[in-house]
Amino acid sequence: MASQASENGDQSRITMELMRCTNFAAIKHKDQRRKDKEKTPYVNHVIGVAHILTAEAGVTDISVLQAALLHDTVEDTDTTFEELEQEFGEHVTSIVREVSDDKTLGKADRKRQQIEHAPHSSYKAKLVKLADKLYNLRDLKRCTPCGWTSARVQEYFGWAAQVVAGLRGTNQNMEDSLDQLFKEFKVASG
Ligand SMILES: Nc1nc2c(ncn2[C@@H]2O[C@H](COP(=O)(O)OP(=O)(O)O)[C@@H](OP(=O)(O)OP(=O)(O)O)[C@H]2O)c(=O)[nH]1
Repeated sequence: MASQASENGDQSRITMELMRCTNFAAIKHKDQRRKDKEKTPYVNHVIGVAHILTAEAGVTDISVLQAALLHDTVEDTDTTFEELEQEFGEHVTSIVREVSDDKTLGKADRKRQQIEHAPHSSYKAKLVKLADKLYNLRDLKRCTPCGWTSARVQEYFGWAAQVVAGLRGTNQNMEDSLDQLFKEFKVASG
């Protein structure tokens, strides 16, 4: 009886935390759109990344799902790491920190850093990165962002394959899905 009550309490706490993160991300990304011609709300991306983790990767660790929901808030909005720490704690923030690009760097350096940092990331950060890449590559397959040439799409695939090479051995389902996409787009998957 007591253990059932505590299990129900844990479930409620997890549900509330996930909804708090989803709501925070929706507010922070409210003015941001994806680059597709329908201008899809950007928050679809972060919810989609969390959904890949639960539905395809079998992830139930709440800190990973929270980090997935929050993963672009600092990189793409006015959110600071200090704010995330206050709202969601040091652990979730540390995962978001690991998966955030340093926007003070130029694009080429940011892209190079992702390749270099991938193998040294924590297990939880690797899970979020794999889901992020899987979502973005599927989105590229679904439709080409406004202004992108097919060469740019191909270049993104080639770069993503190099990042994924440093994330391998983390989650077989996501890696298999990524390999399928690399095969379709004729990219060496490393
Ligand atoms: N496929 C796709 N991507 C879109 C779309 N709208 C926005 N993006 C974002 O664009 C980024 C990739 O575009 P790039 O030109 O390579 O990078 P940049 O935006 O940083 O300049 C990704 O963000 P990122 O955080 O830099 O992710 P990542 O490149 O580090 O994986 C992705 O989430 C869309 O409609 N389709």
